[in-house]
Amino acid sequence: MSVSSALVKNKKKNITSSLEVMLIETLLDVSRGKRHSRYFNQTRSHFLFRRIRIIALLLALVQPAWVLVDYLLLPQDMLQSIAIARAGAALGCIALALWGFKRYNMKLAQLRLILLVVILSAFQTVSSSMLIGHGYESNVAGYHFFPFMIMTMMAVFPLSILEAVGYTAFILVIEYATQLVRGTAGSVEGINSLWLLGVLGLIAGWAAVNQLNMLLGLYRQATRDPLTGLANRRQAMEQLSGDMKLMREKSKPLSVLLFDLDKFKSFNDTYGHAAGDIVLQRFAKVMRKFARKRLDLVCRYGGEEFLMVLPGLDAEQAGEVAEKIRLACYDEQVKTPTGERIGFTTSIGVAELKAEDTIDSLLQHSDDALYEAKGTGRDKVKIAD
Ligand SMILES: Nc1nc2c(ncn2[C@@H]2O[C@H](COP(=O)(O)OP(=O)(O)OP(=O)(O)O)[C@@H](O)[C@H]2O)c(=O)[nH]1
Repeated sequence: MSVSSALVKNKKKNITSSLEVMLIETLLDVSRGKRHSRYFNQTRSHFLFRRIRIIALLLALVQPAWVLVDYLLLPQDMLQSIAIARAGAALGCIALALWGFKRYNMKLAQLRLILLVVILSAFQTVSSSMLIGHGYESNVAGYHFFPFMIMTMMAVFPLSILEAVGYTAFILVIEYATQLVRGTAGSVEGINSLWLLGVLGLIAGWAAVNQLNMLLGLYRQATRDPLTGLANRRQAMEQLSGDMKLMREKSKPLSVLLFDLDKFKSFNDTYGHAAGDIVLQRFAKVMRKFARKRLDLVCRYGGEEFLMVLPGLDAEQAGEVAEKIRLACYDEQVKTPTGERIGFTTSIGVAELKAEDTIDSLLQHSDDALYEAKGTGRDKVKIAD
């Protein structure tokens, strides 16, 4: 094989393997919420909260109109009891829409979704048993369509695969229970309904998982630095503000580390901008290694400056983390595009949140400490007074 065809083959292999990695990563990202950062969870919970609220309000609003439709289609002796059931469902939806407590909490967002499905399923079960109790088929006036509507609703929410499967299974169980009451379980009609609901669950679930994937993609684009993959400055400021509030509420400390790579200008001048970029990426990797998963925030603050937020750590503990990162840089050597192997160092300023601090003053203190580290020879950790 010629050298050029070997190179092409190797390139194709690399592209295929990076596509495979991307695909696996995407699949893992959407399979369950455990992999998501708590900041993304906050965004998704608020998203879920708003959609649940809107759907609950819409459903509450259509109930009076639906009573009119019932009037045209249902037998007279059923109208009052079904209208009462509708009023119950509408009240449940209104209560859910008005419940604005902790909108950024993922567990509560999931509970809200469960409650919405439970309210609608309860109405479906109650109305079906009323109709059957009065000797009517539940498919009169389209009541048979109700579980299909609840299943389709899933497509509106950004859900993980696990959540979508749970949602589908729940609706199928309710449908099966209703069929047991109706006496159609196991019949051709009953199996057909379950099958159609299952297929619809697959399509709506696919749409829900796609929504999650899109939301994740947009979230990452808006909040990450493209070169290093770390949080960008805007995102960091938002998260720092949230963390400061949370730590103050819990009476726990919070510290920040501000990093600046040493002599980076001359590094760029000597080895080129591309080599500088490789160093920035490698340094981001070192920072990530020392960050506590799903707890610490690691951000590219701008240029060759980086920021790390350590909730729950005081200045002394944060200083130890900073020292570990400083030392870890000694073990790192990057290969420049021209083949040279070179190392890098960083200076670090540490500041702990004080009672009177704002974001700006906290960052100013870490910047002062960093300035001192630079002024006293670089490759140092300094803790703000
Ligand atoms: N390669 C690369 N360089 C960058 C990037 N962003 C900022 N820089 C460079 O980082 C350098 C920062 O240099 P200075 O602020 O003068 O500081 P320094 O040379 O690191 O010196 P000290 O901070 O005093 O140790 C500049 O030359 C910028 O061009 C980037 O994304 N990639």
